[in-house]
Amino acid sequence: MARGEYSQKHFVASITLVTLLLVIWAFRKSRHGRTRLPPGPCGLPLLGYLPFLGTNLHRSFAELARVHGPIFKIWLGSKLCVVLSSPAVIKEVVREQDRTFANRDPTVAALIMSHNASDIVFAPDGSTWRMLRKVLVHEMLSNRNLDACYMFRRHEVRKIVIDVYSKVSTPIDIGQLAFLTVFNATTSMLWGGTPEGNEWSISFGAEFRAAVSAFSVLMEKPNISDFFPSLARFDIQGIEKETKKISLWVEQIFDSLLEQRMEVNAAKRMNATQKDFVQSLLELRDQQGSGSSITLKHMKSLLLDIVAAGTDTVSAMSEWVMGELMRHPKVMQKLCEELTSVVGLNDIVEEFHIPKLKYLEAVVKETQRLHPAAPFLVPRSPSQTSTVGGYTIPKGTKVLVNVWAMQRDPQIWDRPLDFQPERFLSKTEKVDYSGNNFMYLPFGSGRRICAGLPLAERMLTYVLATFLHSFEWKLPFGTELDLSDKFGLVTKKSTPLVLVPTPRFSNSELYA
Ligand code: HEM
Repeated sequence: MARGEYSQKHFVASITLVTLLLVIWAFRKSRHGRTRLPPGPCGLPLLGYLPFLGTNLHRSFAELARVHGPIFKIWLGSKLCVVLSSPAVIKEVVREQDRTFANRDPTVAALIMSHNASDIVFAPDGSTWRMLRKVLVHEMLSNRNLDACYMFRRHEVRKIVIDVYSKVSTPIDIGQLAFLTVFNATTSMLWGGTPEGNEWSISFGAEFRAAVSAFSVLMEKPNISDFFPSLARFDIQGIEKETKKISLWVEQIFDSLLEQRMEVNAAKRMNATQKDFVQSLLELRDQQGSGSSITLKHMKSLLLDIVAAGTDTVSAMSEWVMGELMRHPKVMQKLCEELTSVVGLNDIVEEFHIPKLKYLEAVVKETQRLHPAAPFLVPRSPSQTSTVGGYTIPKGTKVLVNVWAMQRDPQIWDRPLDFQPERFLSKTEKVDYSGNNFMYLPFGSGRRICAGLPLAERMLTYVLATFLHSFEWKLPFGTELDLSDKFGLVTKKSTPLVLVPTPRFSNSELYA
Protein backbone atom coordinates (compact mmCIF):
# COMPACT_ATOMS: atom_id res chain seq x y z
CA MET A 1 0.00 0.00 0.00
CA ALA A 2 1.35 3.48 -0.87
CA ARG A 3 2.46 5.54 2.11
CA GLY A 4 0.01 8.41 1.37
CA GLU A 5 -2.90 5.98 1.08
CA TYR A 6 -1.97 4.40 4.43
CA SER A 7 -1.82 7.79 6.21
CA GLN A 8 -5.20 8.74 4.75
CA LYS A 9 -6.78 5.52 6.01
CA HIS A 10 -5.16 5.99 9.37
CA PHE A 11 -6.51 9.56 9.55
CA VAL A 12 -10.06 8.49 8.64
CA ALA A 13 -9.95 5.68 11.25
CA SER A 14 -8.78 8.11 13.96
CA ILE A 15 -11.50 10.64 13.12
CA THR A 16 -14.13 7.88 13.19
CA LEU A 17 -12.91 6.67 16.57
CA VAL A 18 -12.91 10.17 18.11
CA THR A 19 -16.39 10.89 16.68
CA LEU A 20 -17.69 7.61 18.07
CA LEU A 21 -16.30 8.42 21.52
CA LEU A 22 -17.80 11.93 21.41
CA VAL A 23 -21.21 10.50 20.50
CA ILE A 24 -20.98 8.06 23.42
CA TRP A 25 -20.04 10.89 25.76
CA ALA A 26 -22.88 13.17 24.58
CA PHE A 27 -25.35 10.28 24.85
CA ARG A 28 -24.14 9.46 28.35
CA LYS A 29 -24.52 13.07 29.47
CA SER A 30 -28.04 13.40 28.12
CA ARG A 31 -29.11 10.04 29.57
CA HIS A 32 -27.93 10.78 33.10
CA GLY A 33 -28.43 14.54 33.02
CA ARG A 34 -31.72 14.53 34.85
CA THR A 35 -31.04 11.82 37.44
CA ARG A 36 -29.45 12.48 40.84
CA LEU A 37 -26.32 10.40 40.59
CA PRO A 38 -24.03 10.15 43.65
CA PRO A 39 -21.27 12.77 43.90
CA GLY A 40 -17.84 11.85 42.62
CA PRO A 41 -14.53 13.11 41.27
CA CYS A 42 -14.37 14.99 37.98
CA GLY A 43 -12.68 13.17 35.17
CA LEU A 44 -11.81 13.99 31.59
CA PRO A 45 -14.44 13.94 28.84
CA LEU A 46 -14.69 10.42 27.39
CA LEU A 47 -12.00 8.90 29.55
CA GLY A 48 -13.59 9.74 32.88
CA TYR A 49 -11.30 9.09 35.83
CA LEU A 50 -9.25 6.43 34.01
CA PRO A 51 -6.05 8.49 33.61
CA PHE A 52 -5.93 9.25 37.37
CA LEU A 53 -6.64 5.80 38.72
CA GLY A 54 -3.24 4.44 39.68
CA THR A 55 -2.82 0.78 40.51
CA ASN A 56 -3.92 0.35 44.10
CA LEU A 57 -7.64 0.92 43.56
CA HIS A 58 -8.75 -0.10 47.07
CA ARG A 59 -6.57 2.67 48.53
CA SER A 60 -7.45 5.31 45.89
CA PHE A 61 -11.15 4.59 46.35
CA ALA A 62 -10.80 4.85 50.15
CA GLU A 63 -9.22 8.31 49.62
CA LEU A 64 -12.03 9.34 47.27
CA ALA A 65 -14.62 8.17 49.83
CA ARG A 66 -13.04 10.52 52.37
CA VAL A 67 -13.72 13.42 49.98
CA HIS A 68 -17.02 12.39 48.37
CA GLY A 69 -18.63 10.26 51.05
CA PRO A 70 -19.53 6.58 51.52
CA ILE A 71 -21.32 6.40 48.17
CA PHE A 72 -19.65 8.01 45.18
CA LYS A 73 -19.68 7.58 41.44
CA ILE A 74 -16.73 7.33 39.14
CA TRP A 75 -16.67 7.12 35.35
CA LEU A 76 -14.15 4.65 34.01
CA GLY A 77 -14.32 5.31 30.29
CA SER A 78 -17.99 5.03 29.39
CA LYS A 79 -18.63 2.70 32.33
CA LEU A 80 -20.44 4.15 35.34
CA CYS A 81 -19.21 2.70 38.63
CA VAL A 82 -20.56 3.37 42.09
CA VAL A 83 -18.36 2.67 45.10
CA LEU A 84 -19.85 1.94 48.53
CA SER A 85 -17.87 2.03 51.75
CA SER A 86 -20.14 2.30 54.78
CA PRO A 87 -22.24 -0.37 56.50
CA ALA A 88 -25.42 1.68 56.00
CA VAL A 89 -25.25 1.98 52.19
CA ILE A 90 -23.83 -1.53 51.81
CA LYS A 91 -26.76 -2.90 53.80
CA GLU A 92 -29.18 -1.17 51.43
CA VAL A 93 -27.60 -3.02 48.51
CA VAL A 94 -26.85 -6.48 49.91
CA ARG A 95 -29.83 -6.85 52.26
CA GLU A 96 -32.68 -4.44 51.56
CA GLN A 97 -32.33 -4.54 47.76
CA ASP A 98 -30.39 -7.80 47.51
CA ARG A 99 -32.61 -9.12 44.71
CA THR A 100 -32.29 -5.99 42.57
CA PHE A 101 -28.52 -5.96 43.00
CA ALA A 102 -28.07 -9.70 42.52
CA ASN A 103 -26.56 -9.53 39.03
CA ARG A 104 -22.87 -9.30 38.22
CA ASP A 105 -21.16 -7.15 35.63
CA PRO A 106 -18.68 -9.59 34.05
CA THR A 107 -15.73 -8.32 32.06
CA VAL A 108 -15.09 -9.57 28.51
CA ALA A 109 -12.52 -12.08 29.81
CA ALA A 110 -14.88 -13.31 32.56
CA LEU A 111 -17.68 -13.80 30.05
CA ILE A 112 -15.50 -15.97 27.85
CA MET A 113 -14.10 -18.09 30.66
CA SER A 114 -17.54 -18.58 32.20
CA HIS A 115 -19.09 -19.65 28.86
CA ASN A 116 -21.17 -16.53 28.67
CA ALA A 117 -21.89 -16.40 32.40
CA SER A 118 -23.16 -19.95 32.75
CA ASP A 119 -21.31 -20.50 36.02
CA ILE A 120 -22.05 -19.46 39.62
CA VAL A 121 -19.78 -16.43 39.94
CA PHE A 122 -21.01 -14.51 36.89
CA ALA A 123 -24.46 -15.91 36.03
CA PRO A 124 -27.26 -13.39 36.46
CA ASP A 125 -29.77 -14.06 39.21
CA GLY A 126 -32.00 -16.72 37.62
CA SER A 127 -32.72 -20.43 37.30
CA THR A 128 -29.24 -21.49 36.06
CA TRP A 129 -27.47 -19.64 38.86
CA ARG A 130 -29.89 -21.05 41.47
CA MET A 131 -29.48 -24.62 40.20
CA LEU A 132 -25.66 -24.43 40.10
CA ARG A 133 -25.40 -22.77 43.49
CA LYS A 134 -27.69 -25.42 44.98
CA VAL A 135 -25.54 -28.22 43.55
CA LEU A 136 -22.35 -26.65 44.91
CA VAL A 137 -23.61 -25.60 48.34
CA HIS A 138 -26.03 -28.42 49.17
CA GLU A 139 -24.46 -31.38 47.36
CA MET A 140 -20.74 -30.87 46.89
CA LEU A 141 -19.93 -28.69 49.89
CA SER A 142 -22.43 -30.14 52.37
CA ASN A 143 -20.84 -31.00 55.70
CA ARG A 144 -21.38 -34.69 54.95
CA ASN A 145 -19.61 -34.46 51.61
CA LEU A 146 -16.77 -32.34 52.99
CA ASP A 147 -16.23 -34.88 55.77
CA ALA A 148 -16.29 -37.67 53.21
CA CYS A 149 -13.56 -36.09 51.09
CA TYR A 150 -11.33 -35.05 54.00
CA MET A 151 -8.95 -37.87 53.05
CA PHE A 152 -8.16 -36.12 49.74
CA ARG A 153 -7.28 -32.87 51.51
CA ARG A 154 -5.35 -34.64 54.25
CA HIS A 155 -3.28 -36.66 51.80
CA GLU A 156 -2.12 -33.54 49.93
CA VAL A 157 -1.39 -31.52 53.09
CA ARG A 158 0.67 -34.38 54.54
CA LYS A 159 2.65 -34.61 51.29
CA ILE A 160 3.54 -30.92 51.62
CA VAL A 161 4.62 -31.36 55.27
CA ILE A 162 6.96 -34.17 54.23
CA ASP A 163 8.34 -31.96 51.47
CA VAL A 164 8.93 -29.01 53.83
CA TYR A 165 10.62 -31.37 56.31
CA SER A 166 13.10 -32.26 53.60
CA LYS A 167 13.91 -28.54 53.27
CA VAL A 168 14.20 -27.48 56.91
CA SER A 169 16.50 -24.53 57.60
CA THR A 170 16.22 -23.31 53.99
CA PRO A 171 14.12 -20.30 52.92
CA ILE A 172 10.67 -21.15 51.54
CA ASP A 173 8.28 -18.90 49.61
CA ILE A 174 5.14 -19.13 51.76
CA GLY A 175 2.75 -17.88 49.05
CA GLN A 176 3.95 -20.56 46.65
CA LEU A 177 3.86 -23.22 49.34
CA ALA A 178 0.31 -22.28 50.31
CA PHE A 179 -0.81 -22.14 46.67
CA LEU A 180 0.60 -25.57 45.90
CA THR A 181 -0.98 -27.04 49.04
CA VAL A 182 -4.42 -25.51 48.39
CA PHE A 183 -4.32 -26.20 44.64
CA ASN A 184 -3.37 -29.85 45.14
CA ALA A 185 -5.90 -30.33 47.95
CA THR A 186 -8.65 -28.74 45.83
CA THR A 187 -7.96 -30.62 42.61
CA SER A 188 -7.58 -33.82 44.59
CA MET A 189 -11.09 -33.32 45.98
CA LEU A 190 -12.34 -32.64 42.46
CA TRP A 191 -10.87 -35.61 40.63
CA GLY A 192 -8.35 -37.25 42.98
CA GLY A 193 -10.35 -40.48 43.08
CA THR A 194 -9.15 -41.34 39.59
CA PRO A 195 -8.11 -44.97 39.48
CA GLU A 196 -5.66 -44.18 36.68
CA GLY A 197 -2.94 -43.45 39.18
CA ASN A 198 -0.95 -40.62 40.55
CA GLU A 199 1.13 -39.89 37.50
CA TRP A 200 -1.85 -39.11 35.31
CA SER A 201 -3.20 -36.89 38.06
CA ILE A 202 0.13 -35.05 38.46
CA SER A 203 0.61 -34.23 34.76
CA PHE A 204 -3.03 -33.28 34.45
CA GLY A 205 -2.73 -31.07 37.56
CA ALA A 206 0.40 -29.33 36.24
CA GLU A 207 -1.23 -28.51 32.92
CA PHE A 208 -4.38 -27.31 34.60
CA ARG A 209 -2.38 -25.13 37.01
CA ALA A 210 -0.63 -23.45 34.07
CA ALA A 211 -3.99 -22.78 32.39
CA VAL A 212 -5.52 -21.34 35.59
CA SER A 213 -2.51 -19.03 36.12
CA ALA A 214 -2.73 -17.77 32.52
CA PHE A 215 -6.43 -17.18 33.06
CA SER A 216 -5.84 -15.17 36.28
CA VAL A 217 -3.34 -12.92 34.48
CA LEU A 218 -5.88 -12.14 31.74
CA MET A 219 -8.69 -11.54 34.23
CA GLU A 220 -6.58 -8.91 36.00
CA LYS A 221 -5.48 -6.99 32.89
CA PRO A 222 -7.33 -3.67 32.47
CA ASN A 223 -9.18 -4.02 29.16
CA ILE A 224 -10.26 -1.10 26.94
CA SER A 225 -13.22 -3.24 25.82
CA ASP A 226 -14.58 -3.20 29.40
CA PHE A 227 -14.25 0.57 29.76
CA PHE A 228 -15.67 1.27 26.29
CA PRO A 229 -18.07 -1.60 25.52
CA SER A 230 -18.85 -0.04 22.14
CA LEU A 231 -15.21 -0.67 21.16
CA ALA A 232 -15.25 -4.28 22.36
CA ARG A 233 -15.63 -5.67 18.85
CA PHE A 234 -12.14 -4.33 17.96
CA ASP A 235 -10.49 -6.21 20.85
CA ILE A 236 -7.75 -3.57 20.77
CA GLN A 237 -5.40 -5.34 23.24
CA GLY A 238 -6.14 -8.82 21.97
CA ILE A 239 -7.37 -9.90 25.44
CA GLU A 240 -10.53 -11.47 24.03
CA LYS A 241 -8.54 -13.54 21.54
CA GLU A 242 -6.07 -14.65 24.17
CA THR A 243 -8.81 -15.55 26.68
CA LYS A 244 -10.60 -17.63 24.04
CA LYS A 245 -7.38 -19.59 23.56
CA ILE A 246 -7.06 -20.29 27.31
CA SER A 247 -10.75 -21.12 27.57
CA LEU A 248 -10.38 -23.69 24.78
CA TRP A 249 -7.34 -25.14 26.53
CA VAL A 250 -9.25 -25.50 29.84
CA GLU A 251 -12.20 -26.95 27.92
CA GLN A 252 -10.00 -29.63 26.35
CA ILE A 253 -8.49 -30.52 29.73
CA PHE A 254 -11.95 -30.90 31.28
CA ASP A 255 -13.28 -32.82 28.28
CA SER A 256 -10.50 -35.36 28.56
CA LEU A 257 -11.04 -35.63 32.32
CA LEU A 258 -14.80 -36.16 32.03
CA GLU A 259 -14.51 -38.55 29.09
CA GLN A 260 -11.94 -40.63 30.91
CA ARG A 261 -14.10 -40.75 34.05
CA MET A 262 -17.22 -41.71 32.10
CA GLU A 263 -15.28 -44.57 30.50
CA VAL A 264 -14.11 -45.73 33.93
CA ASN A 265 -17.68 -45.56 35.23
CA ALA A 266 -19.02 -47.50 32.26
CA ALA A 267 -16.44 -50.22 32.95
CA LYS A 268 -17.35 -50.05 36.68
CA ARG A 269 -13.71 -49.56 37.71
CA MET A 270 -14.42 -46.71 40.15
CA ASN A 271 -13.70 -47.23 43.83
CA ALA A 272 -16.93 -46.16 45.57
CA THR A 273 -15.24 -45.30 48.87
CA GLN A 274 -13.21 -42.55 47.18
CA LYS A 275 -15.97 -40.45 45.72
CA ASP A 276 -14.57 -37.16 44.42
CA PHE A 277 -16.56 -34.15 43.15
CA VAL A 278 -16.44 -35.20 39.50
CA GLN A 279 -17.96 -38.53 40.48
CA SER A 280 -20.67 -36.84 42.57
CA LEU A 281 -21.56 -34.59 39.63
CA LEU A 282 -21.74 -37.44 37.12
CA GLU A 283 -23.86 -39.50 39.50
CA LEU A 284 -26.16 -36.54 40.06
CA ARG A 285 -26.61 -36.17 36.31
CA ASP A 286 -27.36 -39.89 35.95
CA GLN A 287 -29.90 -39.76 38.80
CA GLN A 288 -31.68 -36.86 37.13
CA GLY A 289 -31.94 -38.91 33.91
CA SER A 290 -32.57 -37.59 30.41
CA GLY A 291 -34.28 -34.40 31.61
CA SER A 292 -31.23 -33.52 33.71
CA SER A 293 -30.81 -29.81 34.25
CA ILE A 294 -27.06 -30.15 34.87
CA THR A 295 -25.19 -30.46 31.60
CA LEU A 296 -21.51 -31.22 30.92
CA LYS A 297 -21.02 -27.52 30.22
CA HIS A 298 -22.38 -26.68 33.69
CA MET A 299 -20.08 -29.26 35.28
CA LYS A 300 -17.03 -27.75 33.62
CA SER A 301 -18.07 -24.27 34.79
CA LEU A 302 -18.55 -25.53 38.34
CA LEU A 303 -15.16 -27.21 38.43
CA LEU A 304 -13.47 -24.09 37.10
CA ASP A 305 -15.33 -21.90 39.62
CA ILE A 306 -14.11 -24.02 42.51
CA VAL A 307 -10.49 -23.83 41.41
CA ALA A 308 -10.51 -20.21 40.23
CA ALA A 309 -12.48 -18.83 43.19
CA GLY A 310 -11.03 -21.14 45.81
CA THR A 311 -7.29 -21.52 45.35
CA ASP A 312 -5.85 -18.02 45.01
CA THR A 313 -8.11 -16.69 47.77
CA VAL A 314 -7.27 -19.36 50.35
CA SER A 315 -3.54 -19.33 49.57
CA ALA A 316 -3.30 -15.51 49.59
CA MET A 317 -5.04 -15.45 52.99
CA SER A 318 -2.65 -18.11 54.34
CA GLU A 319 0.29 -15.93 53.32
CA TRP A 320 -1.26 -12.84 54.96
CA VAL A 321 -1.84 -14.73 58.22
CA MET A 322 1.76 -15.96 58.27
CA GLY A 323 2.97 -12.41 57.53
CA GLU A 324 0.94 -10.88 60.37
CA LEU A 325 2.21 -13.60 62.73
CA MET A 326 5.79 -12.69 61.84
CA ARG A 327 5.05 -9.09 62.76
CA HIS A 328 3.35 -10.09 66.03
CA PRO A 329 5.49 -12.67 67.85
CA LYS A 330 3.27 -12.61 70.96
CA VAL A 331 0.26 -13.60 68.87
CA MET A 332 2.36 -16.33 67.27
CA GLN A 333 3.40 -17.61 70.68
CA LYS A 334 -0.17 -17.68 71.95
CA LEU A 335 -1.26 -19.54 68.82
CA CYS A 336 1.48 -22.15 69.20
CA GLU A 337 0.44 -22.62 72.84
CA GLU A 338 -3.13 -23.22 71.73
CA LEU A 339 -1.99 -25.79 69.16
CA THR A 340 0.18 -27.54 71.74
CA SER A 341 -2.68 -27.66 74.21
CA VAL A 342 -5.42 -28.76 71.74
CA VAL A 343 -3.42 -31.07 69.46
CA GLY A 344 -0.31 -31.92 71.52
CA LEU A 345 3.28 -32.16 70.37
CA ASN A 346 2.95 -35.90 69.88
CA ASP A 347 0.24 -35.61 67.32
CA ILE A 348 -0.53 -34.00 63.97
CA VAL A 349 -3.41 -31.63 63.28
CA GLU A 350 -6.62 -33.21 62.00
CA GLU A 351 -9.71 -31.37 60.81
CA PHE A 352 -11.64 -32.42 63.91
CA HIS A 353 -9.31 -30.21 65.99
CA ILE A 354 -10.37 -27.07 64.13
CA PRO A 355 -13.52 -26.16 66.10
CA LYS A 356 -11.40 -26.10 69.27
CA LEU A 357 -8.80 -23.70 67.83
CA LYS A 358 -10.60 -20.53 68.88
CA TYR A 359 -7.56 -18.28 68.94
CA LEU A 360 -6.53 -19.36 65.44
CA GLU A 361 -10.07 -18.56 64.30
CA ALA A 362 -9.72 -15.05 65.78
CA VAL A 363 -6.30 -14.56 64.13
CA VAL A 364 -7.71 -15.55 60.74
CA LYS A 365 -10.72 -13.23 61.19
CA GLU A 366 -8.51 -10.31 62.16
CA THR A 367 -6.30 -10.95 59.12
CA GLN A 368 -9.36 -11.04 56.84
CA ARG A 369 -10.42 -7.70 58.33
CA LEU A 370 -7.12 -6.00 57.45
CA HIS A 371 -6.42 -7.88 54.23
CA PRO A 372 -9.70 -9.07 52.69
CA ALA A 373 -8.83 -11.30 49.72
CA ALA A 374 -11.47 -9.61 47.53
CA PRO A 375 -11.28 -5.91 48.54
CA PHE A 376 -14.31 -5.00 46.36
CA LEU A 377 -16.15 -8.36 46.70
CA VAL A 378 -17.28 -9.44 43.21
CA PRO A 379 -18.91 -6.38 41.61
CA ARG A 380 -22.70 -6.38 41.49
CA SER A 381 -25.04 -4.64 39.10
CA PRO A 382 -28.70 -3.63 39.52
CA SER A 383 -31.25 -5.22 37.19
CA GLN A 384 -33.30 -2.01 37.32
CA THR A 385 -32.62 1.62 38.16
CA SER A 386 -32.78 2.02 41.95
CA THR A 387 -32.08 4.40 44.78
CA VAL A 388 -29.30 3.93 47.36
CA GLY A 389 -28.44 6.47 50.06
CA GLY A 390 -30.88 8.84 48.35
CA TYR A 391 -29.02 8.67 45.01
CA THR A 392 -30.00 7.11 41.71
CA ILE A 393 -28.09 4.03 40.63
CA PRO A 394 -28.93 3.40 36.96
CA LYS A 395 -29.58 -0.14 35.73
CA GLY A 396 -26.34 -1.83 34.67
CA THR A 397 -24.02 0.30 36.86
CA LYS A 398 -20.98 -1.55 38.22
CA VAL A 399 -21.28 -1.51 42.01
CA LEU A 400 -18.08 -1.98 43.99
CA VAL A 401 -18.29 -2.66 47.72
CA ASN A 402 -15.01 -1.43 49.21
CA VAL A 403 -14.84 -3.78 52.20
CA TRP A 404 -11.12 -3.05 52.48
CA ALA A 405 -11.85 0.62 53.31
CA MET A 406 -14.79 -0.18 55.58
CA GLN A 407 -12.88 -2.78 57.58
CA ARG A 408 -10.18 -0.16 58.34
CA ASP A 409 -12.49 2.76 59.02
CA PRO A 410 -11.70 4.45 62.39
CA GLN A 411 -15.34 5.52 62.67
CA ILE A 412 -16.33 1.86 62.73
CA TRP A 413 -13.40 0.03 64.32
CA ASP A 414 -11.46 0.85 67.45
CA ARG A 415 -7.74 1.34 66.58
CA PRO A 416 -8.41 -0.16 63.14
CA LEU A 417 -4.80 -0.49 62.00
CA ASP A 418 -3.75 -2.50 65.07
CA PHE A 419 -3.67 -6.27 64.69
CA GLN A 420 -5.83 -7.44 67.61
CA PRO A 421 -7.32 -10.92 67.23
CA GLU A 422 -8.89 -10.44 70.69
CA ARG A 423 -11.54 -8.18 69.16
CA PHE A 424 -13.05 -11.34 67.65
CA LEU A 425 -13.12 -13.20 70.98
CA SER A 426 -15.68 -10.92 72.58
CA LYS A 427 -18.46 -12.91 74.25
CA THR A 428 -20.98 -10.10 73.89
CA GLU A 429 -20.68 -9.26 70.20
CA LYS A 430 -20.00 -12.20 67.90
CA VAL A 431 -18.71 -11.11 64.51
CA ASP A 432 -18.68 -13.94 61.98
CA TYR A 433 -18.57 -14.55 58.22
CA SER A 434 -22.33 -14.82 57.74
CA GLY A 435 -22.64 -11.39 56.12
CA ASN A 436 -25.17 -10.23 58.73
CA ASN A 437 -22.81 -7.79 60.38
CA PHE A 438 -22.36 -5.14 57.72
CA MET A 439 -19.11 -3.76 59.08
CA TYR A 440 -17.31 -7.05 58.42
CA LEU A 441 -17.85 -8.76 55.06
CA PRO A 442 -14.72 -10.64 53.86
CA PHE A 443 -16.94 -13.27 52.20
CA GLY A 444 -19.61 -10.84 51.01
CA SER A 445 -23.24 -10.90 51.99
CA GLY A 446 -26.75 -11.67 50.81
CA ARG A 447 -27.70 -14.10 48.09
CA ARG A 448 -24.32 -13.74 46.33
CA ILE A 449 -22.25 -14.41 49.46
CA CYS A 450 -19.25 -16.69 48.82
CA ALA A 451 -20.64 -20.10 47.87
CA GLY A 452 -17.43 -21.84 48.98
CA LEU A 453 -17.43 -20.52 52.54
CA PRO A 454 -17.57 -23.89 54.36
CA LEU A 455 -14.67 -25.25 52.31
CA ALA A 456 -12.70 -22.00 52.58
CA GLU A 457 -12.97 -21.99 56.37
CA ARG A 458 -11.96 -25.60 56.68
CA MET A 459 -9.04 -25.43 54.28
CA LEU A 460 -7.63 -22.17 55.52
CA THR A 461 -7.58 -23.23 59.16
CA TYR A 462 -6.44 -26.78 58.44
CA VAL A 463 -3.52 -25.66 56.25
CA LEU A 464 -2.44 -22.92 58.67
CA ALA A 465 -2.78 -25.08 61.78
CA THR A 466 -0.70 -27.77 60.07
CA PHE A 467 2.06 -25.36 58.95
CA LEU A 468 2.22 -23.74 62.41
CA HIS A 469 2.01 -26.90 64.47
CA SER A 470 4.57 -28.83 62.42
CA PHE A 471 7.21 -26.10 62.08
CA GLU A 472 8.55 -23.03 63.73
CA TRP A 473 8.89 -20.27 61.13
CA LYS A 474 11.40 -17.41 61.11
CA LEU A 475 12.43 -14.66 58.72
CA PRO A 476 15.80 -15.44 57.09
CA PHE A 477 18.61 -13.75 58.99
CA GLY A 478 19.08 -10.10 58.00
CA THR A 479 15.78 -9.74 56.09
CA GLU A 480 12.97 -7.31 56.86
CA LEU A 481 9.28 -7.97 56.87
CA ASP A 482 7.26 -6.12 54.23
CA LEU A 483 3.47 -6.28 54.57
CA SER A 484 2.54 -3.95 51.72
CA ASP A 485 -0.14 -5.13 49.32
CA LYS A 486 -0.82 -5.20 45.59
CA PHE A 487 -4.37 -4.68 44.33
CA GLY A 488 -5.91 -7.39 42.17
CA LEU A 489 -8.99 -9.56 41.90
CA VAL A 490 -7.32 -11.19 44.87
CA THR A 491 -5.14 -8.74 46.78
CA LYS A 492 -1.82 -10.27 47.67
CA LYS A 493 1.42 -9.26 49.31
CA SER A 494 3.48 -7.08 46.99
CA THR A 495 6.65 -9.00 47.86
CA PRO A 496 6.74 -12.74 48.57
CA LEU A 497 6.93 -13.80 52.21
CA VAL A 498 9.99 -16.00 52.58
CA LEU A 499 10.43 -17.94 55.83
CA VAL A 500 12.71 -20.60 57.22
CA PRO A 501 11.12 -23.63 58.91
CA THR A 502 12.52 -25.74 61.75
CA PRO A 503 10.70 -28.83 63.05
CA ARG A 504 8.53 -28.53 66.18
CA PHE A 505 8.12 -32.26 66.75
CA SER A 506 10.94 -34.31 68.24
CA ASN A 507 9.35 -37.47 66.82
CA SER A 508 10.44 -37.63 63.17
CA GLU A 509 7.70 -40.17 62.42
CA LEU A 510 5.23 -37.30 62.53
CA TYR A 511 6.87 -36.03 59.34
CA ALA A 512 6.50 -39.30 57.48
C1 HEM B 1 -10.49 -17.32 51.99
C2 HEM B 1 -11.12 -17.79 50.95
C3 HEM B 1 -12.23 -17.10 50.19
C4 HEM B 1 -12.63 -15.80 50.24
C5 HEM B 1 -12.06 -14.67 51.09
C6 HEM B 1 -13.75 -15.67 49.32
C7 HEM B 1 -14.45 -14.50 49.10
C8 HEM B 1 -15.51 -14.38 48.22
C9 HEM B 1 -16.23 -13.16 47.99
C10 HEM B 1 -15.95 -11.84 48.66
C11 HEM B 1 -17.19 -13.42 47.07
C12 HEM B 1 -18.21 -12.42 46.52
C13 HEM B 1 -19.37 -12.31 47.49
C14 HEM B 1 -20.36 -11.23 47.15
O1 HEM B 1 -20.40 -10.77 46.01
O2 HEM B 1 -21.11 -10.82 48.06
C15 HEM B 1 -17.08 -14.81 46.70
C16 HEM B 1 -17.89 -15.44 45.79
C17 HEM B 1 -17.76 -16.77 45.46
N1 HEM B 1 -16.87 -17.67 45.98
FE1 HEM B 1 -15.51 -17.31 47.43
N2 HEM B 1 -13.98 -16.88 48.74
C18 HEM B 1 -13.09 -17.79 49.25
C19 HEM B 1 -13.01 -19.12 48.95
C20 HEM B 1 -13.84 -19.79 48.07
C21 HEM B 1 -13.78 -21.20 47.80
C22 HEM B 1 -12.85 -22.22 48.48
C23 HEM B 1 -14.70 -21.45 46.81
C24 HEM B 1 -15.02 -22.74 46.14
C25 HEM B 1 -15.51 -23.77 46.54
C26 HEM B 1 -15.37 -20.20 46.52
C27 HEM B 1 -16.39 -20.05 45.61
C28 HEM B 1 -17.07 -18.88 45.37
C29 HEM B 1 -18.16 -18.76 44.41
C30 HEM B 1 -18.69 -19.87 43.52
C31 HEM B 1 -18.60 -17.43 44.47
C32 HEM B 1 -19.71 -16.78 43.67
C33 HEM B 1 -21.01 -16.82 44.46
C34 HEM B 1 -22.19 -16.23 43.70
O3 HEM B 1 -21.98 -15.34 42.89
O4 HEM B 1 -23.32 -16.69 43.92
N3 HEM B 1 -14.81 -19.21 47.29
N4 HEM B 1 -16.05 -15.38 47.44
